Amino acid sequence: MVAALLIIWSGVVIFWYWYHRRHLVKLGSLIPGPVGYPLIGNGLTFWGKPEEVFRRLREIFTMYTRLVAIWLGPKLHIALFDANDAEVVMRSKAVEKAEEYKYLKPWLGESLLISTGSKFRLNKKLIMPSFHVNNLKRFLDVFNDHSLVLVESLREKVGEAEFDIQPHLSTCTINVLLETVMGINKETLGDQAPKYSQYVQKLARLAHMRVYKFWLRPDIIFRFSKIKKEQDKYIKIVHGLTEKVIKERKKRYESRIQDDQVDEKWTVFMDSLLRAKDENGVGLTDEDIKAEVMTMMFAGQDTTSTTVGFSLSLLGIYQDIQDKVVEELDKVLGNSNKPITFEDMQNLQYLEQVVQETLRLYPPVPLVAKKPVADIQLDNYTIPANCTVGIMIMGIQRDPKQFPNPMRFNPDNFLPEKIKARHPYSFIPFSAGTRMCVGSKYATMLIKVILAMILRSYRVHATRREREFKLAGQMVLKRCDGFPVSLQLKSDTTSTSSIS
Ligand code: HEM
Repeated sequence: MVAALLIIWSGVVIFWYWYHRRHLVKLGSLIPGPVGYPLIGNGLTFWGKPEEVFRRLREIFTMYTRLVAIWLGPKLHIALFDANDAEVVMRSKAVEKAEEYKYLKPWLGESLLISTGSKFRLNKKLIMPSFHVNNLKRFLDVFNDHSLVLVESLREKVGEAEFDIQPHLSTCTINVLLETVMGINKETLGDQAPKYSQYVQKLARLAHMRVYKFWLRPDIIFRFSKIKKEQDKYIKIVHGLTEKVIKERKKRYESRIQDDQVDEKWTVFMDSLLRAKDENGVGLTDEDIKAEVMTMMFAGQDTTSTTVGFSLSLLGIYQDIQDKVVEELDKVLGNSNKPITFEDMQNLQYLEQVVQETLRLYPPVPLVAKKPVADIQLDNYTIPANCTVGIMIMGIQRDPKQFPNPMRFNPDNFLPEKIKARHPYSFIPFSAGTRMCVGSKYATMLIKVILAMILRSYRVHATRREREFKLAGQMVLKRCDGFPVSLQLKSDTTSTSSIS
């Protein structure tokens, strides 16, 4: 009797499962993609080290130029490589953030990056003013100061063989973020700063692992895994530190309100968040502020430092392009060591093109993931509701239809007339639409200041060509081989060139 009931119950569950998925399976099977195995689908593709997974995925992606369906166990993922299709999906009202973002929740809470619906809309409205350009201008002093420290720290490397510049860049960006987001400087945090940065990177790696080790996706399995234990350990440290800073900052903020001393100049992101109120006087809770602060620390760190790393590697290879950057720097900044002003930034147009071209070829966020809540019609295909759609930023930005000779590093791709002639979704390193990166201006300014400060002092060389870059796509696109460069003092290069 029990056996019969079990069989019937199993039959009902299987029927229910098949019935609810039949639409998704049918539409998914009409989209081209590699053949998978029963139960695991194309899961084996995701087996191994991140750089191997990335290489395998890139091999698959080169075979399907417009879109490809990949099954990770029972879950359908559709990768899009076409700017038109990306626009249709990203502008659709029937699209939410993909479910995979929820794996970041224990760490980042209900922050902008993860939340949806009214929570997202309210928080975005309260947070956006902090990223206004007038606010960002005030951060230029911090950008300059930390870039100068970076330039000094690199002095000992001058004349040496190639070294990995990434740790130096990471220290610089984490210190800038700690100061501009939380208002704490290196002295306050002591040796905790590099550790904080390491914990953030570890948490990002663990969350990413849970995405592609698909068997860890169900909470019931994840709860007992080693990854969960490790995650809890780092979350405790990062949350603890952030909570402590919020408490102190809030106390200071409230006492300044009492003394009527809250002036605009004093603002770091955390202060803007403490101050933010909607028209009914409702502000962000401490939990909201913690979530947003941790998100900025995560979203801003590796993205900016790897962009600087890729730019330096490329300029190290293409000396003629470096010459043009240096020429512009000399013209705009002269021979002085003065800090870079907002006006200077506006005049460093070629440097901006170099940054954009770097972001095109090596976008730090190589894809963003969406979940359609209803079917979305592309011209020949239908994207079924409830799958995960990957907008493949890196693939889209290397599309030869949009960028002739797409693998060539060519900052002239960003001359105004070239930009005008292209599809608006052909260059989307900061995503697009309502979920576009709030930190794009901040990031561009910071990257430009760091690059300008380095290139004002040093000539950069790099021997490893692009085909030798060992790319790995975790949460952020990385080079497993680091960013090896060698440096020569600019004064030495001037005398060398005048001798020759
Ligand atoms: C080169 C540097 C950066 C790049 C390429 C970049 C790229 C992106 C991308 C592609 C997204 C969309 C993510 C998604 O939908 O999954 C995003 C979102 C976000 N980024 Fe950035 N980012 C950068 C720097 C920063 C910085 C410096 C900050 C803050 C200080 C920041 C804060 C955020 C936040 C809060 C979101 C969520 C926005 C929302 O959903 O409304 N980012 N970023």
